[in-house]
Parts: sequence; C-alpha cells; structure tokens
Amino acid sequence: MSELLKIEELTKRFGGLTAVNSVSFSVAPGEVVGLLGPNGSGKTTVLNMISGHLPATSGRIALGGQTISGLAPNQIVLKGVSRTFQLVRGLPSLTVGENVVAALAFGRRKLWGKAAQAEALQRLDEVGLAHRADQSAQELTYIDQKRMELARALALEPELLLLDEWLAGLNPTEMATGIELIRSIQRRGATILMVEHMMDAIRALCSRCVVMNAGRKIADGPTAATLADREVVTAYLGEAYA
Ligand SMILES: Nc1ncnc2c1ncn2[C@@H]1O[C@H](COP(=O)(O)OP(=O)(O)OP(=O)(O)O)[C@@H](O)[C@H]1O
Repeated sequence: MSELLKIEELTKRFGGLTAVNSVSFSVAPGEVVGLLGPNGSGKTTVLNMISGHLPATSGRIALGGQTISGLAPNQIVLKGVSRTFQLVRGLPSLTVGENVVAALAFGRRKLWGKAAQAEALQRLDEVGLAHRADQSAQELTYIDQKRMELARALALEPELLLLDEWLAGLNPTEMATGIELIRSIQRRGATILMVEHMMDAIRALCSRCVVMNAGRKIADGPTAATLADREVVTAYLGEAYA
C-alpha cells in the first residue's frame, strides 16, 4: 500500500465557520510530513479529527485502508494513531515512569505490572528521560515534560504519530536536541504528521509539507519547493513578499 494515512475531502464546521474545508492528502509509511499554515488555518482541527478528539462534519479518514473517522479517541489509539498536544497533558501527581506505565495500560498490548515498568523505562530511554523515571512529573523542566509526553505517545505503539507543535517554546539548544530526537524516532521507522511553525525544524525533518490557509489546502509537495511556492509565501507573509 502506498499510503498509511488517507484523508479525503475532510470538512469541519463550527456553526457558521468552516475551519477545515474539503481537505485531502495522504501520508506514506515512514514519511515525516509537515502540516503548516498561518494561525487559525485549521491544522490542529485536522489533527483533532484524525485522533478522534473532534468528529468530522464530512469526509473520510483511513489508516492502512481502514476507515477510522467516526471512532472514539481510544479506539483510534488501538488502530495505531497516537499524538502529542500543544499543551502537555501529563499526570502531574504521578512519577515520570508511572505516567508512561499509565499510557501502556491503554496501549495496544495493554501492559501492566513489571512488564509495563520495564517497557516504560525503554520508552523513556528512547526520549532521553530514563534517568528521571522516579521523579515527580511536576518537577520536570519544560523540555523534559515534552519528552515525557512523547514517551507516552510512543508507549501507545503508533503506526502514525501526530505531533502538535511539539517543538514550540524550546530555546535554540533544546530545539536542536528536539529535532535530533524526532529524527531518531523516524529512524526507528515511525511515520509522523507534524503541525509546526518552526521553519528550520520543518526543513530539517520533513520530506513533504501540506500547507493550509483559511481551512483549505493550498499546497502539498516536497518541502523546499512547497515553502518557495508563491501562494504559500503570500499566505504567511502577505502579497508584498510573494
Ligand atoms: N472547538 C472549536 N469551536 C469553535 N471554533 C473552533 C474550535 N476549534 C477551532 N476553532 C476555530 O477553527 C479555526 C481553525 O483553528 P485551528 O486551531 O485548527 O487552527 P490552527 O491552524 O491549528 O491554528 P494555530 O496555528 O494558531 O494553532 C479557528 O478560526 C479557530 O478559532
């Protein structure tokens, strides 16, 4: 199969506002695709529909040829999609390790007990956080909170990982570390769809970009060519720069 994720004519209306307007695109296995666009263009709404956190008004989302639109978020996790959120959603009263153990209980293998603890350490090691496993989650620095959220998403064993501005708010050193971390996850075979505003990160990580503006898809292609596209430049910077 040439595509893992296939989105067809996806639309979301909030009352009179069409936040996502008949958007179609695909993601192939092993690809890292950037989902870009100015603020309010509908990117997070697309992610929310893929992960089941918002129902689509119309259109279809398929993973590996199976329709997943219409399913609840926990069912979509079991089909192989996990995500991070713009605002980190950990369980602050638990330790870092327990946060990942909690995710494993809901994952595709529903791990508990010692098996879950061992697996959690492995997931934390993948994101460079194993040494903080016994620390309270609320003591983590911002980047470590983001690492923990990534470990929780990886614990769900996704075929498709959705990242919603995972790199936002990091300083330049942390950004370089974060880019390398996402690259290492890709090298292990992950397929990633990432909403991102940081152009350097997009250039470093994404082979392809889908660009939205005012709810519509305006470009879809190899990163360098897409970022140079006149309509994309106009959407970001205005007519004067195009
Ligand atoms: N639950 C909601 N109810 C009503 N309107 C919403 C809801 N969620 C999003 N919107 C609106 O839909 C439009 C698209 O929002 P969305 O968050 O998807 O954009 P975005 O491209 O992710 O923006 P940003 O880059 O700022 O995160 C915006 O006009 C937003 O105000």
